[in-house]
Amino acid sequence: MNAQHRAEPESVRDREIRAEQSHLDRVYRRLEEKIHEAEFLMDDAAKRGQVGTPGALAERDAQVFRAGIHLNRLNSEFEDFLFGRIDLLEGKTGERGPDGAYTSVEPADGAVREAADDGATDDGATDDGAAGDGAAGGGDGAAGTVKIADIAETLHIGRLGVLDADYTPLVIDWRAPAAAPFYRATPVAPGRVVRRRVIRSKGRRVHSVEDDLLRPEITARLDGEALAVVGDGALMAALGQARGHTMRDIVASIQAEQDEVIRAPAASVTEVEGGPGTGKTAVALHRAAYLLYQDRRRYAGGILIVSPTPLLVSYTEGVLPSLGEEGQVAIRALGSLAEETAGATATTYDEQRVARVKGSARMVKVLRKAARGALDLGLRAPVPERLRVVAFGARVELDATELAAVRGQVLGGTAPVNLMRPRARKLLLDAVWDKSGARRRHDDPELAAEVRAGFDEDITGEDDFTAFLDAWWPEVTPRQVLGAMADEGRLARWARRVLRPAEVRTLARALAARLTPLGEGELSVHDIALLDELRTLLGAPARPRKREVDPLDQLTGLEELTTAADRDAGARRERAWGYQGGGGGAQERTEYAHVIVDEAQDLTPMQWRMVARRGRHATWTIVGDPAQSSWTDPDESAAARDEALGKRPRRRFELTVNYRNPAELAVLADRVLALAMPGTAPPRAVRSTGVEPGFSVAGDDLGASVRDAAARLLDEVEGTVGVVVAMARRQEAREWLAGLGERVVALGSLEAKGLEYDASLVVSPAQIADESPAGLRTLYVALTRATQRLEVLSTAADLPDETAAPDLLRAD
Ligand SMILES: Nc1ncnc2c1ncn2[C@@H]1O[C@H](COP(=O)(O)OP(=O)(O)OP(=O)(O)O)[C@@H](O)[C@H]1O
Repeated sequence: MNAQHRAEPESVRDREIRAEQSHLDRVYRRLEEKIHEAEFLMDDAAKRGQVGTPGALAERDAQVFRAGIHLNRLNSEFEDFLFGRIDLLEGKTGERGPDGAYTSVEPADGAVREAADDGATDDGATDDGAAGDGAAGGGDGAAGTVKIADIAETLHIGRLGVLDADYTPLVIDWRAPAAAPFYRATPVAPGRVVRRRVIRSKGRRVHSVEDDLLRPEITARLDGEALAVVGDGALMAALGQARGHTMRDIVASIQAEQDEVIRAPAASVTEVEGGPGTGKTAVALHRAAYLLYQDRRRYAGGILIVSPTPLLVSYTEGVLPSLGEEGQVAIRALGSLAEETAGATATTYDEQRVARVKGSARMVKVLRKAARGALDLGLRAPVPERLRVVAFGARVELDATELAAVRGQVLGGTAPVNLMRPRARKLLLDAVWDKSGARRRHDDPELAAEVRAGFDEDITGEDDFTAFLDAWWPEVTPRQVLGAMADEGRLARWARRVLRPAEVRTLARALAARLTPLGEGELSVHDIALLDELRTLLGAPARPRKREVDPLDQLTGLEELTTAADRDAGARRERAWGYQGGGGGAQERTEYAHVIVDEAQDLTPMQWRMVARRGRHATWTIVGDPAQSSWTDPDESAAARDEALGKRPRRRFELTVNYRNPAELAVLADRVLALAMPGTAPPRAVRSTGVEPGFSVAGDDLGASVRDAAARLLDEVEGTVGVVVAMARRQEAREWLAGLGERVVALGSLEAKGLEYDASLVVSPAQIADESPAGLRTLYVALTRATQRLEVLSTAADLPDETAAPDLLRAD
């Protein structure tokens, strides 16, 4: 920007804020008009009673009602309903899209002109030296000439679209095609965008504006005045803000490479890789909102986001409501994906060596045997050794060998075990029929069939037979099978040639430590995938299917309002069904139209199978970072992922910029990355704070040292502090921090996944790294959580040098 174009800072900034305020006022006036229209319609409908069909009137009432709710939300919930603006050059074609905006991306040939620089190209704005504020233009063209252009179109971008009475767009929905240049334009490829502005408002009041100038070489004019430029850009302002315990949406500052992922076509599989802090989780959430906008009919209520931990679920679940999509997306932790079967959400973690066995794809074979073997265990009642019935006045008996033959015949089928019960009943009756000699007595097939029908009725009518069947082919539950696997000898039989003896022992002991022989007790996160597999092997109880309602089928004249109002209706409906993220209701949906997997690198093979069952006909978005994987056998996991996705084509994206960690902290993490995944390129950190990470060595009382260090960090930052310890220490750590307040939390290293804090304290890197074969990758996660400050506390095991830097993090 040219110095001589600078304006008096207050006046430029204030003038621009005033201009945006008047636009926002206009938007709210328009919304109020719509609500008055809605109220009038409601009144009118009530007065006129029988005009139109009753159904149409009821529908109109419903829409009017929804419009009312919508305005309430606009007033109360959205902090920055209107958050962006782009000023555009004239486009190549004169075509307009459905939202009233011109569609062309490239400027018209004559949009930028060359003119003699006679000093009259600016409005006499004066240079006052204020950083960042001023007017655009005055380029670096040849001496004596400047490039000038007129702004042909100004678009305001917001959370929802609003059209004026004459159908000119007052606000464009951030997901509409016309809003894409707001996110995509860069100084290298600006397209038609001259200035991008982020507007910050609260309620109905505009507080500030931040501009990025994308074509600084042009002297641009808007309504005959030089285009003003305020601030140093919105991204840095957003990144520097203190963090709370919940994630914010990034709708005002989505970057171009992120936007490409968000707007990628829904079809098949979209895979996104990127290092820590590159916005993978943010992008995944915004993509869900985008898909809903694109195809509400298909996706309303039908998007599942799978998250590794309940902590990450509660951290992220506010983002979609802030984007106006409350209740349309189910966000579930891996431990609560099978709530119906498990009866609860699992939050307990197994030791790594136990998790490795439970998560392995080899468990499928073990579970298959266990599901069938459990029939023989007499879980509810002893398994009868003989069947005695009275047929044609005589006693008929099947002995143990004959019963075993029937059982073998039934199990020859592939149906789930519980669903084989009717077949078991049928083959038992066949066996009794044969044994009774009746088959030989009736040559005439028609007569034989009739006699047989009567025979079946007689036998199955006997209480004894029903009692026998209940005991001999009991309905087995997934929990019972899991409980049965806690017996080491039995498990060894079921796992023969699949698990090693040491693995059998590890698994049996871990199960026995928590579960009764009937499977009652607390489940671990990894047990959930086993239960889900068992439910498939045993057979799921029949459930009613949900009928989808498409809100957009009901549109009439309230087009730009009903979209969000319908979301409200949808949210209420979803709540009634118990779909709302995090919690979970009895009517859990089991198949989704789109499945988004966050932190995909961490799914075990068994978890991939569990997730795949929920997206058999779905399209997918998968985000992750192999360098942060805590799973020990990446190849096995990759194979399970390939199996889950089948032959669907894959579209791959990479995110390369780290928006979370300042460069000073990223350098340290990159050293661990080089050890954990040699050759992997780290993401580029965009910020620098000038504050280096701190190192210290714990005294004899580790707890006191942790507490002191955490207290220091609490003084240094405004927002949150995360203290990351090895999993084995997480309970202790909570006690160490007791009483320090809500801004600080203690986390086991695996729980830190995806979260972020203003400051983080990493306790004993060596202990974290030694906890599992994937420990270095887990340490990499721990070191990449902070947005401002990072402190590393070493113990003797860390071999700290004289600067207190632990061996693992030294530069050499
Ligand atoms: N375009 C953006 N504008 C503003 N903030 C952003 C942007 N992109 C990412 N961020 C912020 O950067 C931080 C990291 O984002 P996010 O948690 O989505 O990264 P991630 O790739 O999922 O990280 P990890 O791999 O560590 O889980 C968040 O605070 C997010 O809001």
